[in-house]
Amino acid sequence: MVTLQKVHGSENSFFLLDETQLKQPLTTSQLAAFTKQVTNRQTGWLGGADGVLAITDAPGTAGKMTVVNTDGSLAKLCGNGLRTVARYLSEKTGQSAFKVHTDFADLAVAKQSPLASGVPAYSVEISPVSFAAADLPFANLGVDRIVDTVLPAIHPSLKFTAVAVPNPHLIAFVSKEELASPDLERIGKMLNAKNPYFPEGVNVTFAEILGKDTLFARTYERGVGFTNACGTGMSATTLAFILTHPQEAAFERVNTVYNPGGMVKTMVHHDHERYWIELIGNATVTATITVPDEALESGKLTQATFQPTGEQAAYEQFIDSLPHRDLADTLIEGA
Ligand SMILES: N[C@@H](CCC[C@H](N)C(=O)O)C(=O)O
Repeated sequence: MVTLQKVHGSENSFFLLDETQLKQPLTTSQLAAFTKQVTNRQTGWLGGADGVLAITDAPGTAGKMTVVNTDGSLAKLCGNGLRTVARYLSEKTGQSAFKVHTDFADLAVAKQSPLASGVPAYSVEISPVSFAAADLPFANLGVDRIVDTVLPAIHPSLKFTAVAVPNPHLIAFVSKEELASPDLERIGKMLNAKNPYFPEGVNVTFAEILGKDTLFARTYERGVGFTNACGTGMSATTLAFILTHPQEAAFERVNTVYNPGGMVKTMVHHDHERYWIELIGNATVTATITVPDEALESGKLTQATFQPTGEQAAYEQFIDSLPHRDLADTLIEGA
């Protein structure tokens, strides 16, 4: 039998599969097929999810994280997911600070004080960061770097910043009205279908500046669609906030980023030529799932059994106490 978890960070939800339990890891196509099946919002497990986080062994680190979007595509990183992987590996290995291997870097993670009673929290490193067109990648926009730039091909007046952390993000600071307008979905769908600008797709975030060091962010994700929160998106947005609004944000200062699924803290570090972002937030396990090993390979996933953990009640109590819930409630996606 294999045991999986249903987890979330700011209600950005995933199934976490520790492949070290299997005789051999799933192939990339088996993992994509498994992900499409279990994350489906109508027919998947427990109301589906925003992706799958697969863990395998990686020498010199506590493990490797692979992120699979609901459409079966692989993501370069997932910030909310990494916090839940950090919690899983911390509980598995007994360590409270260690590194997790990803395809682009070994990332530092650490256990933090709970956000509230029953709401465990972890910090994760988001890096490497690049503004280079080739790293996002983008083309045919008439610029080789996008920082606070109007892109008429995408929107007539919004100013965008594009940054890879290392997954690609396109960010605009907007009004409350614009945050809830159809523009985010229109731009997200356009840039994640076949298009000449972001040929590999891009995560698109609209953020409202609520005050000094404080944002509300909403993301349309590459390979998924709207999610309740995107950890790398909120990290990239904080960096864009500092670069474009230096009177309201700064390096080495804690930011609060509210989102439809809750809240995270971010801090952007700038040492020498390198930016990296610290993302701190909840790592919640809502259920465990048990399934025969062979069902994962054969796709006969109806044989799974589910056991709720009871953690979600504490999380909901925590977010009910947060400010800006009226706005969040209008933007929530299925979790
Ligand atoms: N939700 C994630 C990002 C997941 C990957 C993204 N959809 C992509 O393909 O880049 C996060 O919390 O960072």
